[in-house]
Amino acid sequence: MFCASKHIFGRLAPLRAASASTSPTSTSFPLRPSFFSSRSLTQSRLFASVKDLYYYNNSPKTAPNTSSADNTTNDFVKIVEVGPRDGLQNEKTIVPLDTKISLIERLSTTGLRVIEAGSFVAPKWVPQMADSTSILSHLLRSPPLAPNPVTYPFLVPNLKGLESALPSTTPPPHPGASEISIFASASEGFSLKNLNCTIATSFERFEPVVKKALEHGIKVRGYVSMVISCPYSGDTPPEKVVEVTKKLLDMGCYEVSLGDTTGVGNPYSIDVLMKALLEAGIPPEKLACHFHDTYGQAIVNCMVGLANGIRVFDSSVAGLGGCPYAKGATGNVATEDLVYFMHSVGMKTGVDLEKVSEVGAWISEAIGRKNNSKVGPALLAKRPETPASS
Ligand SMILES: CC(C)(COP(=O)([O-])OP(=O)([O-])OC[C@H]1O[C@@H](n2cnc3c(N)ncnc32)[C@H](O)[C@@H]1OP(=O)([O-])[O-])[C@@H](O)C(=O)NCCC(=O)NCCSC(=O)C[C@@](C)(O)CC(=O)[O-]
Repeated sequence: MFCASKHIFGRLAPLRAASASTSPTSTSFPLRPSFFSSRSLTQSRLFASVKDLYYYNNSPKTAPNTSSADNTTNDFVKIVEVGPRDGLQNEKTIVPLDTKISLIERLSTTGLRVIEAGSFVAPKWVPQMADSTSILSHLLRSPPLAPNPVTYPFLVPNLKGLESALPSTTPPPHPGASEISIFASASEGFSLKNLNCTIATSFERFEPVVKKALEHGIKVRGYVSMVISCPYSGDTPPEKVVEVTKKLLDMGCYEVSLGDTTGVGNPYSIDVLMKALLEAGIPPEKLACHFHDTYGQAIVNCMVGLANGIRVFDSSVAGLGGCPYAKGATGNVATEDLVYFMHSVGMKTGVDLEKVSEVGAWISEAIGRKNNSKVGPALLAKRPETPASS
């Protein structure tokens, strides 16, 4: 397994130089032809880490990969399923509330521990998320059946959004969300498009949100968008990502998810970013990877995150999604592909790959979308056909 990947990466070195001018990423974040030659130390460190993990995780001492896997060990990867929020927010046709709830309920049976369920943002900007209050009250009234405890976070941009997450006595009454996420940007251009304000103003708005949420016992996760490059502001300096990430952590976020919103990251740029964050003293336990798969690089970028000690990865079932404010950006790495990859390098996720593949097939059909997972359809196609019932 490891030898195979080393072989593939070895072959990439000459190819990268040749493809730099034609790669879709080259316009916004040029590939460095010298990466695999002059930075061979980084390359071998990366392989050493993945190889160590693989052999460590496959040694006889490790537990079988079941949904009850211990999520505190170094070989456990927590997957944050963002399909019902990031996956659906950009759908032009409003997805019926019943379909959204059914998606969350089906995902809950797969062993996932975190399922982002919606966002309390302005409906005039993101109409698809307008029914998030109904989703929250439904989840609290009728918790989905799940083999393990599941958290259902909601995105919140301001105090008005937080009101919807707090306990409510007015219809629909509910005892409040247990977790929210605030979302900042590392690029001014995207902050203005997405939040209609500068990065500095967004932090002024987040401050009271986090304070109030924590007072109510609601955990807060942070996002940083455009961590590699931005269609409005160009390449993002890693120092800016470090600065924004630190602010979110200092404010009280328990974890910060790094969004390669347009999927332009490559193993080089992601590795440089990871090193900048770690060298700035941010522990890997405080970080998560949120990689979009626009150019098909999300899995290899997740491998770079893994090798840098990250153990939390966001993904979207069937690779659903895209951001309404990032033109051309497609969905997150597909959950099915991420689970398959993680299991193949000996990591544990607690997620039942077959079940999550079924959910991917179901939601793609339900909303009339191509299933963007490679693994899901391949796995389901191998199943023996069930005889037609008489
Ligand atoms: C941030 C705002 C609200 C500012 O929006 P604004 O227009 O500047 O705010 P405003 O305070 O002037 O309010 C305008 C209207 O929105 C209402 N409003 C205001 N706030 C809320 C709220 N919370 N909930 C419901 N309604 C709200 C408010 O009441 C008012 O209503 P009106 O008087 O016109 O009828 C707006 O720009 C917005 O909602 N933007 C949507 C951002 C969004 O959802 N983006 C997608 C998610 S981020 C993402 O996908 C990236 C991520 C996280 O996945 C990571 C990655 O991949 O990089």
